[in-house]
Amino acid sequence: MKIFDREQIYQIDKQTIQSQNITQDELMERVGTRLFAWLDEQLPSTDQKIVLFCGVGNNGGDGLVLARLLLLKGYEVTVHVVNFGEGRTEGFLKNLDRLKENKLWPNFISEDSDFPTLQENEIVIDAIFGIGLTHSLSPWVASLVKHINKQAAYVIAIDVPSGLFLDKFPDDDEAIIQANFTVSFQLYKLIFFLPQTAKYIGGLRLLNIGLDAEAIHKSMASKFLMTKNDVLPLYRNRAKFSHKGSYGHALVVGGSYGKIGCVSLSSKAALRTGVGKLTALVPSCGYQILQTSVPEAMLVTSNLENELNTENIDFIPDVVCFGMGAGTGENAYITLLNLIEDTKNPMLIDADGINLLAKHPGLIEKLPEKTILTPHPGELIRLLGTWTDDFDKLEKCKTFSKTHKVIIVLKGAHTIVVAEDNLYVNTTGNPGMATAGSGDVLSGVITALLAQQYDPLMASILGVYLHGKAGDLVAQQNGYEALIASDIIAYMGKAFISLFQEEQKPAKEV
Ligand SMILES: NC(=O)C1=CN([C@@H]2O[C@H](COP(=O)(O)OP(=O)(O)OC[C@H]3O[C@@H](n4cnc5c(N)ncnc54)[C@H](O)[C@@H]3O)[C@@H](O)[C@H]2O)[C@@H](O)CC1
Ligand SMILES: [K+]
Repeated sequence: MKIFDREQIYQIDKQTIQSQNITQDELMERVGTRLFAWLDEQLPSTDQKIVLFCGVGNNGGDGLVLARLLLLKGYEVTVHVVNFGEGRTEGFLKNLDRLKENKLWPNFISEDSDFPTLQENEIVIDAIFGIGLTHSLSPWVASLVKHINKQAAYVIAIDVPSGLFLDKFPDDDEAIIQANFTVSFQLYKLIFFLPQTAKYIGGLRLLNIGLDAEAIHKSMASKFLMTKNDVLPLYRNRAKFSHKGSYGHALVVGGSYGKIGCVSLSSKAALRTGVGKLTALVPSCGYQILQTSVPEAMLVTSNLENELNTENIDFIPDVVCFGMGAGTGENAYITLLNLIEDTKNPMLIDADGINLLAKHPGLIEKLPEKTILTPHPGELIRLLGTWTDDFDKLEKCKTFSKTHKVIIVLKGAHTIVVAEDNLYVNTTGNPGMATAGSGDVLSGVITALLAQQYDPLMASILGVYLHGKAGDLVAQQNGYEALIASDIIAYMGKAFISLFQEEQKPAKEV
């Protein structure tokens, strides 16, 4: 599913108006009507008090249509116009008149006005700014936003919480409406998924507003939300007359004294994701642990007790996964260097492997093209340096990906796969997966897909999706707290099967 930028959304709105031969006013009426239908359905009775804060642009216009329809249905409605500028849109003005025709006189708030106190039992609708916000809120509007945030009332933001930009994070992180719920229109926005901005969204609902399908189809995107429908076509069938040699031989390299379990987790995860053959390389101290914990794996040990080297490797693997628990000492470095020099196929580099790349940047130049890096935020900082906000972080990842021809799997609540200029935002996973070993499992999953000759980008996207889905299926059974990394491995099979199962549809669709 495509994620669009502001200009693209405006363009799609415009093309919808043209192709459906409607006016901007009619589109706004349609938007307001869908908003009303949705809200009306959520509320038990028309006794509910609803307080709307409407800006003077089209987001405010949407709010005014909603206010009128709520009023006509018998809700107790108060409207505050946040009079932040001169540029009142036609949509705002027309709907202001219609509201007045229905005998509702809004209260105009401007710089010197008192802000209204809100009651706990009121619902606040934030229609101050939508996607049109381009610069910081003026001081009094920022104060109003902070005032609303301090109140106990439940806040529903229209389209986006006011104060959030679509492409940068505001300087003042308190001058953003903290919504309990956001109702947006048909198209996902990147801010719904970034750690820094998503916390202002609350619950999320997208309403279908009948935008022109062809305009959406034709509009080029560089950001994608990866739902089940998007990843399903990536899956490749296993052939009836195949054998283990058909599904690749992966080499998982890592571990040190006290950190052998991570290699065991990656190896098991790879086996549960369909790799044909798997060999683990660990320091000698890991011999018994690996052989006992993963009998399906073959094992090569280094000839050092507690550290890695490649002395005993006597085969050419199809794919190498390096990093978990490997340490960042000289032996780990030489091991990684040797592996990179002996490998032509894309690799997967995780954890200490990424720390080693940061420590020895010369290694980065040697990486096979389309190698996959799976950093968590701390490792990413070591690799890229710091960033100013989540948008800057993504720009830095894109630049790194383009410069070094690698894929970055940016792990988080919504893991994002960065491939040159494109971003693929994952939709599965849950907070229960914030647990030791979860990342090792992901490395194993993606490695297994690489070994099965999935293209590295497809392996990353599908791997991230399946890993998150397995975690979701565990959480459905066991909750978040009890979830451990081994559970994710155990549910990989169910995650694959779920790709082919019908999704349960919500009872009602507005
Ligand atoms: N274009 C359309 O046909 C549709 C627009 N819709 C609504 O329209 C919204 C976008 O409307 P607008 O483009 O009018 O923008 P907004 O209503 O988000 O903002 C209003 C205007 O404020 C100005 N502005 C930006 N930053 C400011 C600041 N810090 N202080 C003061 N003024 C500032 C900008 O000129 C902006 O256009 C969407 O979020 C959505 O709610 C929907 O009705 C769907 C259809
Ligand atoms: K808003």
